[in-house]
Amino acid sequence: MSTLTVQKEVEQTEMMTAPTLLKAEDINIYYGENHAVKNLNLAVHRNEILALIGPSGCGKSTFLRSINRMNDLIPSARVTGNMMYEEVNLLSDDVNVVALRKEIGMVFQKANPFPKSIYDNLTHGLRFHGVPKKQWKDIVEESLTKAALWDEVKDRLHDSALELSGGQQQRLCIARTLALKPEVILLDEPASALDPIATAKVEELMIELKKQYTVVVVTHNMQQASRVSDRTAFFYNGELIETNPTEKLFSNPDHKQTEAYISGRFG
Ligand SMILES: Nc1ncnc2c1ncn2[C@@H]1O[C@H](COP(=O)(O)OP(=O)(O)OP(=O)(O)O)[C@@H](O)[C@H]1O
Repeated sequence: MSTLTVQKEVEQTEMMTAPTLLKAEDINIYYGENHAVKNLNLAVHRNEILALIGPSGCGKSTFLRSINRMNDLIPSARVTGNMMYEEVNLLSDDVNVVALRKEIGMVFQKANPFPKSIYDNLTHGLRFHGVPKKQWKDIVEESLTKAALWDEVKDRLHDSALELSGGQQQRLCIARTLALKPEVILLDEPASALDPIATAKVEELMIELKKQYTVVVVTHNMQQASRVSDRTAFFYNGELIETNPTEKLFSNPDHKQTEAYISGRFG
């Protein structure tokens, strides 16, 4: 954690026992006058898959991006509140944002491999973060294996990543994130551009990743949320309406709005 902040010290024992890894406290996010996320309080538990669902424009991606400060890149965006990651408020000025995005990695809706070889896609971040070159080969194999892509690409590591299929490219992007050894992986509709077979692979991968990482995934696909996630948070109109174990949220939600959404009555 010392890489994330120059001020705060983390109590290791608490870290190991606390089920809550990340806690959004009174998060408000604005784009200029548009109040996109309103008074949001949400805990993310260690080693869970938390799905964020809700109608288009309800603030899911905006919230997801605030976790690793991707909204900093949007000039009109303003975030208030605390994003507590163990003992550190990720929104504070003294957080090292580069280290933060290594620890809390993100994969986007549209696979975005660099126009380089498969190998170079993975080593790009390692070079940037100063990982010694002699470790690269092992990290490349390990990350591609974890992303369930190794067998498909091991004989073509020096081919262009752009020659991979869409589903393979998305798993490459996940591998690229894993290469940096994150704690948390943020996935923004990672399978929405994929066919059912590639989607199933990404879903299997998510469940596999949970053993080692904490995953927060935005999805429009309610079947996907119910297949992969442990808990689901339902957003509506910038507000978090409810968070519950996935099975409960889809069978017996606490709120009428959730019920209406999951039964297809709006959104
Ligand atoms: N880069 C941006 N600049 C300005 N406004 C934005 C930006 N991104 C999102 N918004 C606005 O913030 C609100 C929430 O959008 P967001 O993309 O977070 O919703 P979402 O629930 O993820 O939607 P979708 O499911 O369609 O991706 C919307 O009103 C949207 O227009």
